[in-house]
Amino acid sequence: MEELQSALEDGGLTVTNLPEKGRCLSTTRDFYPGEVIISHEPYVCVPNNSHSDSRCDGCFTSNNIKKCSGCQVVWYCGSTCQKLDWKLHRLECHALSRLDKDRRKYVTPSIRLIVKLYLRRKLQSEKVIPTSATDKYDLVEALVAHMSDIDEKQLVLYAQMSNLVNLILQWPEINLKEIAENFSKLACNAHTICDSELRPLGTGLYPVISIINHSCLPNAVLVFEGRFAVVRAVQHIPKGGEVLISYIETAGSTMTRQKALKQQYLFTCTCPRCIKVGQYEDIVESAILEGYGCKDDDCSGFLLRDSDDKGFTCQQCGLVRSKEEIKTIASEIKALSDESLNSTSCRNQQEVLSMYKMIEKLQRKLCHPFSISLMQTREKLIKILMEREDWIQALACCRLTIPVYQRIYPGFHPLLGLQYYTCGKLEWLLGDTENTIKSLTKAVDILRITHGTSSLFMKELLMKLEEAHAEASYKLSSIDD
Ligand SMILES: C[S@@+](CC[C@H](N)C(=O)[O-])C[C@H]1O[C@@H](n2cnc3c(N)ncnc32)[C@H](O)[C@@H]1O
Repeated sequence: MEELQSALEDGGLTVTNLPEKGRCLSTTRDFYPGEVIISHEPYVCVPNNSHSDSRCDGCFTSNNIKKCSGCQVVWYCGSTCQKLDWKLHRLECHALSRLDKDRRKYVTPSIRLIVKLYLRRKLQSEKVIPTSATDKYDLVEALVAHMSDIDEKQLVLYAQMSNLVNLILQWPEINLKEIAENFSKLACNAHTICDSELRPLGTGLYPVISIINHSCLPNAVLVFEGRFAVVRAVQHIPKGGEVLISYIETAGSTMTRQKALKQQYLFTCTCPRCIKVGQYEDIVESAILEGYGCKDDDCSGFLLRDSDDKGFTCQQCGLVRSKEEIKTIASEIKALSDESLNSTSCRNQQEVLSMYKMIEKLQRKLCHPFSISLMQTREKLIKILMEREDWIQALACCRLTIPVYQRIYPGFHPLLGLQYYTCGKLEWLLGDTENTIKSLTKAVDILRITHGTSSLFMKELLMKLEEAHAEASYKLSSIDD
């Protein structure tokens, strides 16, 4: 702990303890929006490989990858990534190769993460790979596991997974209970590694970054440059303040967020948003985000349940919607959503598009214009429309999501920045230079804070904005001529 404290000291950070939260990462100086608070390589990480999607174990690319000829489980994009990983993979490869082919199918990313954790500990203890104050197994030991709060079903699952780890490693002295505990530690401490556009690529354990607690109104954001984790301030964090990131999707009512946090991280959040639970302001917010809209298309009121429980009344115009009407539309949406989930792989794109358009139409009828489910359907529509190169409809849909994003992701939130970026790209494709500049400028204003400016992704965004400015000047000079 002392070693860690002195390693953090120079970076203006310290670890403190709070009875209700456990360890906290706090600042010993001011941090300002966009400033890097802390960055780390993972102690261990794995790509989220599946039958349909495989990535290189080193850099997580899916381009030109080949399966390791030894274990036939792990993929690499070339000799550079393979060599960098070799000291550890040599042991993993040997262990995986002993498994029969049928069992190798059960080697999920979580199983590999635990196997790699033990192999890394072994290599560090044998001094085959170096150890530093911020990169040692002691930090993994210090992570919370919440074993006493886990339900029986989950414990059985962890026990089964531990048996498989045992079968892979075949270490006589291994402790099955400790493996199960490590699975539990992964569940509440590991981070999903995403690309710059926040698409999930893999999972990593970053024991120092895992000291950072959660808030639904965070002052910092965690992004990844490849597998390198970077935490940046998104608000001014004064000296002595606690660094807080969000563990979950913050779009959602307090009840939804609390449920997600309790389920995976086993705590009840008391952040400034969560303490409002049950207050009128919070009830209104949840009615808007997850409730119903007014029957009158021209009214943007939100609905609250009547005291006699027969229907819902618009709080703006007083119109009542019956429970039956709501139930009928909601079940139509559910039937269509189930169908779309079950059939995306066997239906053609046109059919899937029509299905999502129907869902969107019904949700417009049922939900508040700021509804999260309506926004999520529009997200799916944008993706399909972009795949079909229908830029006009994709842009129309994207513009409809912007006010919702602004509301649910206030301040410097990467998702709002990325949505402006999508809008800007579509406007550029449609030759609308003026709006491209407006959207890309908004994207840059947010993303330079959350992502910094040095990544390839940001360089490309800045270049696009420059290109749009050049195009606008050219157009202007042509008019002058
Ligand atoms: C990734 S760890 C964070 C570091 C942790 N406090 C520790 O002592 O190691 C996640 C765990 O921290 C605790 N935690 C995180 N944020 C919290 C919060 N806002 N309120 C209470 N507990 C929190 C919960 O026990 C959660 O499962």
